[in-house]
Amino acid sequence: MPDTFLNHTPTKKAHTLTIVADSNIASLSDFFNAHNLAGAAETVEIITCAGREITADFLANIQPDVLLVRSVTPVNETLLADNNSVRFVGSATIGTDHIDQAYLKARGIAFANAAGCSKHSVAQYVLTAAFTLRPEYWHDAPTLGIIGLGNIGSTLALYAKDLGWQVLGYDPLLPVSDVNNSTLDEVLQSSSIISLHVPLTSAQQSDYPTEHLIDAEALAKMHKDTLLINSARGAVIAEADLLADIAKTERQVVLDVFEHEPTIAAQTSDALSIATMHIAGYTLEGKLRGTQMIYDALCQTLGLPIVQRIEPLLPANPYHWAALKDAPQLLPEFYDIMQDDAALRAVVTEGQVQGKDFDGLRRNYPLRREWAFAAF
Ligand SMILES: NC(=O)C1=CN([C@@H]2O[C@H](COP(=O)(O)OP(=O)(O)OC[C@H]3O[C@@H](n4cnc5c(N)ncnc54)[C@H](O)[C@@H]3O)[C@@H](O)[C@H]2O)C=CC1
Ligand SMILES: O=C(O)C(=O)[C@H](O)COP(=O)(O)O
Repeated sequence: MPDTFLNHTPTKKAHTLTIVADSNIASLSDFFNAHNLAGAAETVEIITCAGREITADFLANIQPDVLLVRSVTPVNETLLADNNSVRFVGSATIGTDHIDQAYLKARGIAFANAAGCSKHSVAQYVLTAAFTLRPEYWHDAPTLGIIGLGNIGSTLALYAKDLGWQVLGYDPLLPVSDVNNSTLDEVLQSSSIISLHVPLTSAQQSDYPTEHLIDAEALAKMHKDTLLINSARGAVIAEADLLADIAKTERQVVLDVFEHEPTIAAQTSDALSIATMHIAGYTLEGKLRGTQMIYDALCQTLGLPIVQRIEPLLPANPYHWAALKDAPQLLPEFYDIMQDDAALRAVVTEGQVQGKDFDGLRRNYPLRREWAFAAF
């Protein structure tokens, strides 16, 4: 166990590993506990709280060695400038736009996220939204445009190919392939469904920034009947431009993520065909894999064996992709996305979804099961 990892201070018991963690991390105590981390320190202390309550003052009081977060905790200089205890940050999420990785690297703080953990969950969310709005797609194969062909986009392409759909894919940071086969304009102009699977990046972060990638100009290139689905990050779409587009075209739009999250204006949710509370990745499998991946990374950092796996934590899974393809009428039993849509619309008060209510829906969300799938 590298001595440099534990931060010994006069007020802290020697050889104590202190962890601050977002209480929304699934099965936290099954992975992060004194037994599993015994080799790291005589005592393992785990303090949990809501992700939005993890502040610089909170950390100053606790002086943790390890910080485990999800997407709602910005980890940056504001959070850590006055902290000298944190040595490892784990985010049980795919997206890392809430993490200043360059700052962590400059501070010598190890970082790990959960790349790909919920790729099938999000792909299945997209298919559910499309089939719920357009069940004809079970027998009339559409052209699916995918913007971003990483873990989720490429997984969605596998499902689409399995369904016999045509895929138009655009990803300027990957080599041309049978799926990465189009320009952005071709995807925008020739797709009957467009699904966004890009990180949220600014012009300072990428040569191909995604912030407001879908703006008035991009929307004008889409046929008015093109279904647009965003389960990436809200700000990939310019929300004001989207509302103007919907008012003009009556486009069907599905949003799981919102530019001003966790607040959502009723004017926005009212304009959408499906609105859900950032839960596309919220399956038991997706969240457990997220926890597993940051646990594995911390064990590697601490030089510990990995002794906890997700398999013992997963009940039998009755949902199989092959069964759904054979009986599409079962879709609402696999995932009734309109229940999530109704739950979100039910908490609109005073002309908006309040942040605390958005967070409450996510904290109490009954995790779906990810549909089992034979290797594609
Ligand atoms: N709604 C939800 O519950 C969830 C949302 N997400 C979001 O989905 C995003 C994508 O997830 P993954 O596919 O796993 O990430 P990934 O990092 O595996 O793939 C992202 C892909 O986007 C591409 N890309 C970057 N800039 C682009 C641009 N301007 N145009 C087209 N492609 C571009 C990259 O080259 C990369 O291949 C995450 O960054 C996260 O923000 C992820 C999980 C759950
Ligand atoms: O993994 C990601 O990226 C996501 O968008 C997750 O769904 C974020 O979930 P929370 O961290 O906001 O619970």
